[in-house]
Amino acid sequence: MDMPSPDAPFRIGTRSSVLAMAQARETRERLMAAHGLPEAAFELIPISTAGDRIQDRALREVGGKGLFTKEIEEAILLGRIDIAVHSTKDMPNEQPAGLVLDCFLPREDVRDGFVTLGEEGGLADLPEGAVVGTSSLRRRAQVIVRRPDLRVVEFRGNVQTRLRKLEDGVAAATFLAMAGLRRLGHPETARPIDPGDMLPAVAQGAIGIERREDDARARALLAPLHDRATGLRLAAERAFLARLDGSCETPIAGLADLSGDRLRLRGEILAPDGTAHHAGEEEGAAGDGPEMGVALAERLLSAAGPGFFDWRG
Ligand SMILES: NCc1[nH]cc(CCC(=O)O)c1CC(=O)O
Repeated sequence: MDMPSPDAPFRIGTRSSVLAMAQARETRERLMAAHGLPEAAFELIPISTAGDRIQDRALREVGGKGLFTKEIEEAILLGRIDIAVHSTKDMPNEQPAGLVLDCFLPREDVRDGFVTLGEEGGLADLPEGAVVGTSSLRRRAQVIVRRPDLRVVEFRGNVQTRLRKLEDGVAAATFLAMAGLRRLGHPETARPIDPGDMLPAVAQGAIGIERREDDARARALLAPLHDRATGLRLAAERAFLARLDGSCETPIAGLADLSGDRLRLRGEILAPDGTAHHAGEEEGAAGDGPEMGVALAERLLSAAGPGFFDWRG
């Protein structure tokens, strides 16, 4: 194999946000360690996506998940970058022809975090009628299920922007993924929420690396980075999401845990206005994640009945 070198570095594509860059640096460090190569053998290539440029509207109004990936996937297909580092939870369920997403780094904290400038430890402590900010349909619906009296407002932007909105009194509390805060070095910003209280998004906390299917060198370089346990958990979660045809319009939560060779998959689907929700779980062998994901999705779909997803745009 042609090893990357400072003269011909292996090109790692990433979004340019602070969190995305941190994830790309983590990937580079793992590649350096796995192959005994210097930092200069890898080049980080930030790519601005439509999703990064559109700051003024709710993302789902302009096109959903693919907005953060289209330019990056084009760059891989054109050979301008060798691999792309992603937050797997922001990825569409299927990759474009010619690309594969099959390398997952060891998963970070999967939990959501509760963020407030006050003393409240969680949702239950907020006063009647308080305002909560979030741009996530899932978190919005989960909040209303638990606290129908709260008002939820749209909250976009990076961590700093969201904290400023709390300071400005736009909302009393918000949520951030613990994984992002840990990777940025600020886990104390939020109080972790038990997944039993608020089930996270499918693939939350998991960095996924995409490459060209026929790129044998990228496949070989990435092979030692893949975390088997994370892969098994995501196989269950992503099969669950795929069977539900999860789009950005559908509030869906899902989390698989691996204990020895047993996999436990929990899932939840919600009405966007929090007026209905259905949750369940499946248990099985570690390798049966895809079947478990489909089985759980079908069970929740039949519990919800026809029409549950009819608000989908
Ligand atoms: N949708 C935005 C997004 N995509 C990935 C993360 C955090 C890192 C992760 O969950 O892997 C976040 C921020 C958040 O949800 O608070």
